[in-house]
Amino acid sequence: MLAQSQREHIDHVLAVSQAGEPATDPIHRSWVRCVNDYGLDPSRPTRAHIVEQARLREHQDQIEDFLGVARTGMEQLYKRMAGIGYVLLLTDAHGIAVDFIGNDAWARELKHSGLYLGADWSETRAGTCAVGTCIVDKAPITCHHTDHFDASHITLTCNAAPLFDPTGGFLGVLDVSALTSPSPRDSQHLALHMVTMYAQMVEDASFLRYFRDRWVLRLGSAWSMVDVSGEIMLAFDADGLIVGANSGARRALRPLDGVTDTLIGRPLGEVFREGMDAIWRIARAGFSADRTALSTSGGEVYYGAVLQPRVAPLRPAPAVAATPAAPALERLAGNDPQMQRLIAQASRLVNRPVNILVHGETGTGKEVLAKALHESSSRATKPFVAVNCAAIPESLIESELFGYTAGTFTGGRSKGMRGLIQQADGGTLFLDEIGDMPLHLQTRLLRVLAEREVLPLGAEKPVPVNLTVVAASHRDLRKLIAEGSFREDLYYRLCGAILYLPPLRERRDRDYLIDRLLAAEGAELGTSAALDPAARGLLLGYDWPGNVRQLRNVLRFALAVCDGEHILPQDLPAELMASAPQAPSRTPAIATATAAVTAPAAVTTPGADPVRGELEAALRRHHWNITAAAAELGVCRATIYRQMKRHGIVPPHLL
Ligand SMILES: Nc1ncnc2c1ncn2[C@@H]1O[C@H](COP(=O)(O)OP(=O)(O)OP(=O)(O)O)[C@@H](O)[C@H]1O
Repeated sequence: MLAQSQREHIDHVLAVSQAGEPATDPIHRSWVRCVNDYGLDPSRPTRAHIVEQARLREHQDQIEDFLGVARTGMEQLYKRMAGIGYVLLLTDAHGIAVDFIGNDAWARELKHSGLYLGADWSETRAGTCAVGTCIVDKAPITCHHTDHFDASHITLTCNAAPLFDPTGGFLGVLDVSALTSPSPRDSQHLALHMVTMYAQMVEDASFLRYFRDRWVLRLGSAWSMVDVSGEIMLAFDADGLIVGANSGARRALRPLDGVTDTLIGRPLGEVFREGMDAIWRIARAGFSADRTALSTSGGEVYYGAVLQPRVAPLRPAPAVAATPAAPALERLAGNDPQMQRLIAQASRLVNRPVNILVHGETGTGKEVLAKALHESSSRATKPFVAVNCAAIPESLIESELFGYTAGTFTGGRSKGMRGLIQQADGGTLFLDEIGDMPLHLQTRLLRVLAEREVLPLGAEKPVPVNLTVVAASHRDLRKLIAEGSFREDLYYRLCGAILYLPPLRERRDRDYLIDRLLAAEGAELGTSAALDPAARGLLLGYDWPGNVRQLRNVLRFALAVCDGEHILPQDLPAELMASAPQAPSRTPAIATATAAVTAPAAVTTPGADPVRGELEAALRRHHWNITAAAAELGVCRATIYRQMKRHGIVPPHLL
């Protein structure tokens, strides 16, 4: 027996769908489809259809890799929505609910209404509904009360957002629904926003996992937010070709040229005016350390951060077993007493079953040292897995590190995933920024170190692992222990040995490092240039707050702006020269060099020259985006570069 409200709804649906006018509203368009294309009859309400267990399993199997990732996001979303009466559905591309989180207390009502595992919410079967219509339109949608086609659903409110796989294929729908809700449609505004946001998060988590062995450029319009929410993500290979683009990237960066609508396979450097060099510079500068802005041909400006491939490529096995004079370690330094001591210590630790803690200021080469330890060891052919604890979102770090087992998610459907700890089995796990690891995970990590076994999420039995852990921090872990944010017992487990990397300003092998890095950068840029003695003097006399990383950036910049044969003092950042007169003459060589470089053009006093002032102001206004500054000043980019060089102006990210 139909209620009055249902009868009125049926009349309204019939009137709209038979009006013969083209419907613009997505809900009305769907009503027309239901009647005309699928032959559904609104006057015959149909109960929700739940598919059989065996069929449900088939649907789950199709996307089982995705279910685990999605589940993590669903659980977080549920925590936020459960209190206000919502349940969550994850459907596949056919509209079958392959995962579900709801309140067991209402299980009967939920099942009856189709808000349940196995429900079929395809438009062809259920009529207009959030899931089914979202599948057709591939866009977020609210289907509130009488928006539903079928009169048996008009008490429900549902909000759905589409999910795409890492290569852009349509995967399914994330949906939040409630059995009852206030009548104004506006009441669903926040729910729609939440489900859209979490769909994006789930997609992005799946993207990062899928492309874990690739470089990933994350872009956002706010520099300070890029680390936590890169709206746009592009995965690329070592040749700079795009291999993956998330939904944000597909929306924002297309069409590129009107010829092709796909980003995949295109050189990443072509997408941004600044080219590939700028992106490698961001990658080298480390996570969010670089403020280089990237601009598209459409004039959009973004800030970027580059995630490195998580698993370093395997190196060929060394021809001879590691010896105390391990070459990879030896190459780290020249004739510096502190570094020589460190290398001797490190060589003794190679192949010893101790965990190592590396301390050093940012950019001193902590990861480089960890890799060298690995490559010098008998584990060199096994994986070296680097994890930046500060870079992985807290919500993902547990499953990323520890993995999860088959059956953890959705009634045992997932195949499970080996976490990074297991992936490092037999090799080295490098835990960078260990001071940023959440406390509860420190406890779990302690168990791994103490028992040499890992317990994946959902597992009953731990899995044995054999690995060496090298942890690093530029923060004072003892201070963190005193503040209560770092476990003392974990600290002692990690520091089987502590290696202190000296800051570059204290190293006496700067000469050696300059030559090595110049050769390496030159090889990468396909160029070579000799370092003028005066320029070398400036490099030797500088304080290097950014350590080896900064030195590397400065050399790269110099190689790019020099005449191709010689690097002269004026090819170096102004700051190096500005510091020269005050720099104490550490060695006679530096004093000579300093005296030799009163290069007038390059040592101009900031502000004294109106051209320099105008140029610098324009660059600052455009956050050091050369293209934008060139456009404002009405000159070409090459002119800007020439003027910067002439006036010794260097972007802050290269300092
Ligand atoms: N001994 C070295 N030889 C050549 N390059 C080095 C050396 N040490 C550091 N580098 C370079 O300096 C940069 C920073 O190195 P690395 O990332 O290891 O430093 P870090 O101290 O771990 O940095 P962070 O504090 O950001 O974690 C990299 O580009 C690396 O290649």
